[in-house]
Amino acid sequence: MKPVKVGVLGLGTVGGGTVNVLKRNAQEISRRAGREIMITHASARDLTRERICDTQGITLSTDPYEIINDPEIEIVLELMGGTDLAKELVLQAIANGKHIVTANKALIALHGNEIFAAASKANVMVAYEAAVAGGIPIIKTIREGLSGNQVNWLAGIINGTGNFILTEMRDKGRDFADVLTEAQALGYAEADPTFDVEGIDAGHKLMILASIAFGIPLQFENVYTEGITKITRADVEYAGELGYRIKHLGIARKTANGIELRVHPTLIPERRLIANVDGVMNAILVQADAVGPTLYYGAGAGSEATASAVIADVVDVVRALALDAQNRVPYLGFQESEINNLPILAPAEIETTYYLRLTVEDKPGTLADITGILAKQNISIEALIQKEPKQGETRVSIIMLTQKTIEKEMDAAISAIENLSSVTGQVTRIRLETLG
Ligand SMILES: NC(=O)C1=CN([C@@H]2O[C@H](COP(=O)(O)OP(=O)(O)OC[C@H]3O[C@@H](n4cnc5c(N)ncnc54)[C@H](O)[C@@H]3O)[C@@H](O)[C@H]2O)C=CC1
Ligand SMILES: N[C@@H](CC=O)C(=O)O
Ligand code: NA
Repeated sequence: MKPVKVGVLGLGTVGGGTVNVLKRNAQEISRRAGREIMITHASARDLTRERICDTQGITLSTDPYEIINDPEIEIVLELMGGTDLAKELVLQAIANGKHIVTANKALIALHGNEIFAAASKANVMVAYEAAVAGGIPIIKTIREGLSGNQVNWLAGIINGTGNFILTEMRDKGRDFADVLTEAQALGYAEADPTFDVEGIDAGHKLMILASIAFGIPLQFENVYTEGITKITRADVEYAGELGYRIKHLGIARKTANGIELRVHPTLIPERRLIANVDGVMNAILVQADAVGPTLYYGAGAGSEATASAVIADVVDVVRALALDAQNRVPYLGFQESEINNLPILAPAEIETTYYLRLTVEDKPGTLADITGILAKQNISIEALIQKEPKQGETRVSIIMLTQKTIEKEMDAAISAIENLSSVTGQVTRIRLETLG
């Protein structure tokens, strides 16, 4: 059989890694796919830039349209990032009858519904394993490996950059900005790193996971996102004293009232395996009715780890070329006619427990005022630590863990507490999940 010709859009961290791994493992990969896979063309913005891969034998261009309009190319790898040009190119490539493999979670989370519809119409495949948790085969696992289950909830560390920052801050006491710079140099971070540290990237990935877990349309606008920029070393230490780790989690849960979709820093008991997932590693805990809890762990970012997922998708596409569209795995794991728009819970209705940290004047009555406000909102305290004032200071930190409460009750309590004259600055609030 003649080789499958592949064109690559974007030759950076992921594109370069894909070229390297495809070259190194060419024989093994074609033995698995049943055909030789050849990258014949690649496009990048600046052809003079030094590359991490050897581009010998690949025709390079600054014009991505040369690739998507080339009649010889069967599969296009979109490894550029961004949502405007990437969307335009992907839709045009689909219209030209090309199959797509992408690592672009923003593209799928924001425009996946439209892209999948266009691909169905054109009878081509769109694969996106690398878009969620890098090298971990989580899309394949949920869409195929868990297809006999009802997924109840999933919770994941799904941003490598954020987890790397939190780990280095905790273990080595390093500064946030300094670790972020290192994550960028290592190729982990997004082109705009605020996507990593403000929870947007994790939100994109969570949306994709929730869609394939519950059979709901992609709707990123309904994901609650909060980043890690407000986490201080003090919070990390106090959480440790209480037996918890702070992790940036994406959580999707089916409740009687709707689906929770939320990304935020979360206290997790340190005995949980997922609490011990450190550095750039990602992990996703999936609770499903038949199999129970399963945990998937691996590199969430990085050149070759992500290339591993890109190439697995290419192999899947090559294998499936022999099948008709009806016999392929559906884009979101559920048959297209079975995607249901279930209600998504508003953040104010979410029920969880909380870690609170406040700075207060060390004077009689302050604690009573605070606990009185919490009681008024039906919030019970599970644990409380009051730190001794440092020498020469009159202010102290109070750290509390609450029992389960509805977010809007907590919002009201926090505003009332912040209005007390004895309380300084804002109350730090971090949600807590036992994940049991
Ligand atoms: N770096 C990582 O560890 C991971 C990245 N991803 C995703 O993979 C995609 C690529 O990421 P990286 O390789 O890290 O980015 P990168 O910045 O290292 O490489 C991007 C490449 O695309 C080209 N490019 C970007 N915009 C272009 C434009 N407008 N016109 C022509 N060429 C353009 C650049 O010249 C460069 O060659 C993104 O969607 C990212 O979210 C997914 C999983 C892991
Ligand atoms: N910037 C992302 C890259 C992988 O998706 C991350 O840090 O996880
Ligand atoms: Na993956």
